[in-house]
Amino acid sequence: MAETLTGKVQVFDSEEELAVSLAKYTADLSEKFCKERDAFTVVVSGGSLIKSLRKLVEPPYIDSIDWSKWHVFWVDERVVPKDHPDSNYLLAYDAFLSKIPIPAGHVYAINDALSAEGAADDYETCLKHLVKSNVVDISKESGFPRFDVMLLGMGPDGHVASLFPGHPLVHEKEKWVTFIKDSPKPPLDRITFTFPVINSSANIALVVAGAGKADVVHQSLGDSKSSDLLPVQMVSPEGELVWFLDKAAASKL
Ligand SMILES: O=C(O)[C@H](O)[C@@H](O)[C@H](O)[C@H](O)COP(=O)(O)O
Repeated sequence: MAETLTGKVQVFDSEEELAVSLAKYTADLSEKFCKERDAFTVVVSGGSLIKSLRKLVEPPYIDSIDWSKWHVFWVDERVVPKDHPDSNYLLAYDAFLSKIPIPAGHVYAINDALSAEGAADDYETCLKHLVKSNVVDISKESGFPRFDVMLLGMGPDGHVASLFPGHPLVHEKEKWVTFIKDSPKPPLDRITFTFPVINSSANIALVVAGAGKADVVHQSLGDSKSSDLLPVQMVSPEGELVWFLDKAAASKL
């Protein structure tokens, strides 16, 4: 494992091996935080990340993890009904949440009856309640919520969450959750955590697989540094950052 300024970088021979390691990483953190805080706050993205979590819902982890202590959040969500094929909730429900004994009240989907702006405000209010009740930790350094782990994918343009290159939202400094109505990746309307929240995390895994991401992985981690930072290069948590790459995504490093 290489350790750089941009975190630990792990490269796996295949996406299958990446998925095995990602399951162990998540299960180990679950054990640690359940012991320390009696809760484990997990933030997921949409996209291919969800498929890469498949080993968590297989033995041994399906039986060994204390799912009753899990609290699941979305780093970004498309503003569509929860049963719409574009919904990140539906993606995670079908592949993951429907297979684990997590209390329904610990799954924090957006309110899909609201506009993008309303849904972002509503999600932020929900997070504020959870901070008050100590389910979600708060960062003493930043004053923003500090999630135990964020499991994030990255787009081929270097976006993370719904924070896209060149979009003003990447510079949001006050809000916890905000909205976008002109997302370059469809659908247009989304809500997203902001960088202050992302970067207050105790742990972040950036999970990137496939040759289609090799150029942007090279741009993010390789020697060539352009002056305009990609959103993925702005991921810099208070805690630990670990990259999970397969060989194809790392092929240009
Ligand atoms: O709702 C979304 O679109 C996602 O949360 C988004 O941030 C995703 O993680 C990246 O676009 C990577 O997606 P892929 O892994 O499918 O390329």
